[in-house]
Amino acid sequence: MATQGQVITCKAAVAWEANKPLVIEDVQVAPPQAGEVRVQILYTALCHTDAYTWSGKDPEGLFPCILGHEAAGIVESVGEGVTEVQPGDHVIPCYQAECRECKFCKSGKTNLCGKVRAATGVGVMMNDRKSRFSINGKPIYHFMGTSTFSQYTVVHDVSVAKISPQAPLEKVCLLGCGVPTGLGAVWNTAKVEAGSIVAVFGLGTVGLAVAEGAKAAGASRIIGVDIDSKKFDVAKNFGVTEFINPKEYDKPIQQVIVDLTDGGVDYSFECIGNVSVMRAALECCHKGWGTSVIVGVAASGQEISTRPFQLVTGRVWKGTAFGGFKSRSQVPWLVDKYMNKEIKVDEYITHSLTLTEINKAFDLMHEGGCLRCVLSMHT
Ligand SMILES: NC(=O)C1=CN([C@@H]2O[C@H](COP(=O)(O)OP(=O)(O)OC[C@H]3O[C@@H](n4cnc5c(N)ncnc54)[C@H](O)[C@@H]3O)[C@@H](O)[C@H]2O)C=CC1
Ligand SMILES: N[C@@H](CCC(=O)N[C@@H](CSC=O)C(=O)NCC(=O)O)C(=O)O
Ligand SMILES: [Zn+2]
Ligand SMILES: [Zn+2]
Repeated sequence: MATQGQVITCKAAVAWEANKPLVIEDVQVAPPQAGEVRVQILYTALCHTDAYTWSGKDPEGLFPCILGHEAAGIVESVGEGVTEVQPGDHVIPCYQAECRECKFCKSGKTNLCGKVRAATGVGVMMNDRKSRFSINGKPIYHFMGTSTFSQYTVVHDVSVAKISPQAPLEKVCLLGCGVPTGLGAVWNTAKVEAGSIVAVFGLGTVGLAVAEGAKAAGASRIIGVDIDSKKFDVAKNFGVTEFINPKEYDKPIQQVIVDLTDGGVDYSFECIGNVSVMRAALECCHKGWGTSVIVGVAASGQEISTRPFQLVTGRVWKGTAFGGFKSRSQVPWLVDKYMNKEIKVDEYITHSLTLTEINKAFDLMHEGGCLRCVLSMHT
């Protein structure tokens, strides 16, 4: 039955309140308006940023909402003026938009895009500043412009990447966030050179993707830092050459790393979201040139600090969003790289569940053995 132009009622996991279990509800999804695309989500993974917003610590967190931002699906219908995708196209929703027209997109200096960010930050669509999701007339907020914990979602046309129809959606859904973020932090933000010494703080999916990117860039040493020693076995498969558990040392971890590396690392990456670790990651960098990239997302109210002397003496502090990748242009390229076996994706998927099991999937995230859990949305 044709659904174009109709309201679709489907299943979605609704976060009614911070920290309360998600509830699978029948949600009404309105048709896409001008410049919008309605997507049937087939697979979505969970990222720690979903857990972060759900926890209530995200200053932009709004409830009730539909979380989720690492997914893949098929275009169901498009609104007026949408030319770059059509029904049937295989797509990855992109929380980092790319309009190619705004000041940010045209700058050539950043992958951030200003076109829809103001609307996505307050859980609505640009066109009428309203939500396309409702339950019996009550609006439910969007999240990150993606809301992939729903069988159908509506996104802005600047927030959707058309990908190869040959790509397995149950795998490439991961290319919507964590894996590109880690790879891009190394390739685009830090621009790690061959022979560099790299430290990665936090060996979850994002940190392991940093290690994978650093290995591909020819790093000579990749030091993995995690408080869970069980992470090292798996981390070796992603390129980590040495492992440090800060709990096993009396000295500050930055001092341990400086001592092990003749003065510090060339590049470090914080992939946890812990502001004390961000400081350690900066301070373990080599005087004169060491660069530290903040990848982790820290809670509302948290602030970073260090002695300015650390920067005066040549260390550089940077951050990255979606690894600096331009989403619509480069996600299809990442999908092709995966298809050509040039980047890993399958190796990050440790669990597969269904939408109805989403609360169990969130529980799994807190277990050391879980990297990414992929939910099948229609079984
Ligand atoms: N900037 C961006 O565009 C993006 C940022 N993120 C953020 O990146 C961070 C990492 O995400 P995931 O890899 O999915 O998380 P994760 O929770 O799977 O990995 C974090 C790792 O850090 C370790 N850890 C925790 N506390 C530690 C400490 N004090 N010292 C050393 N290790 C510690 C944990 O054992 C775990 O292995 C999160 O904050 C997430 O919100 C995620 C995607 C995109
Ligand atoms: N609302 C959050 C923002 C957290 C954040 O920094 N998000 C990252 C992506 S994290 C993905 O898993 C990002 O891309 N930031 C840039 C942006 O424009 O949001 C907060 O305020 O903490
Ligand atoms: Zn994410
Ligand atoms: Zn733009």
